[in-house]
Amino acid sequence: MHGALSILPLRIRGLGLARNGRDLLSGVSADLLPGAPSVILGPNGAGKSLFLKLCHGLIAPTSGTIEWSAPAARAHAMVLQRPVLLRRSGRANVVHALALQGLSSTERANRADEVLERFGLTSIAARPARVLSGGEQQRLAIARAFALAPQVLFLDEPTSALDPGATRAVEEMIGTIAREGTKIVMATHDLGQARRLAGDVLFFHGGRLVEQTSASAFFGKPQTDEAGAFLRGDLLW
Ligand SMILES: Nc1ncnc2c1ncn2[C@@H]1O[C@H](COP(=O)(O)OP(=O)(O)OP(=O)(O)O)[C@@H](O)[C@H]1O
Repeated sequence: MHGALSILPLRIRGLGLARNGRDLLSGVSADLLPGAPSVILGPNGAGKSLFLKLCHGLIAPTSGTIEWSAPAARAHAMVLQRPVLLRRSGRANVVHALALQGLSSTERANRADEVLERFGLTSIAARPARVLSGGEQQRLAIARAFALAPQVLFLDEPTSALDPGATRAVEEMIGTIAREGTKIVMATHDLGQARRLAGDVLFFHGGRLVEQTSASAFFGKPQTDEAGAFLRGDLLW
């Protein structure tokens, strides 16, 4: 699917972000490798969203480095926790994103239709995106990002506001995208979801990366007291 050089691994070293004299993230070093989804876990305020935004380049770090293995412009995409959809139809949202990538109008139309059909979104394609349900909006936003054929897709709590049925639909979509070779890096509060999807886990607490390990090791035998407390529901902040 991806003819270009692989942009992975992503090497993150000593990453820090300070605002108003406060360290929001500090000393984060990690490698993101190809393979099953990397899931970012941690309590509220741990720095999960900031980490994703730094990796995607939406904000610049105060310290440290983020190095892709190959030129990565346009090779990674991100869906925000509350996706921003344009005031036009679902299909037009996808077509617009493809236009920004320079595809011809025929290519845009074909790719948009293919992706919408692929994810069972044809029935909502003609409806105004902004009046779709939360679950439909989230699926549309993920489809729009996927249409750009990213090598890496960052997702920030994609199911945080969704009911169980919509959550399942989004998870199925994520599973399909991952199996097709796009690396998913996602934050979630849903531990069941993390167990279902994660290849490895990055556990954040207080702006620090406390553990990065395989999902089976993390859920089977967390290495730190903080991760253990988090999994028991005892770590609030
Ligand atoms: N632009 C900003 N300026 C100052 N502080 C910020 C800014 N953005 C985030 N923060 C703070 O940084 C910390 C980490 O925020 P972040 O959104 O990454 O947490 P999170 O782990 O995603 O939390 P949640 O699970 O609640 O979404 C929080 O204390 C937040 O208030």
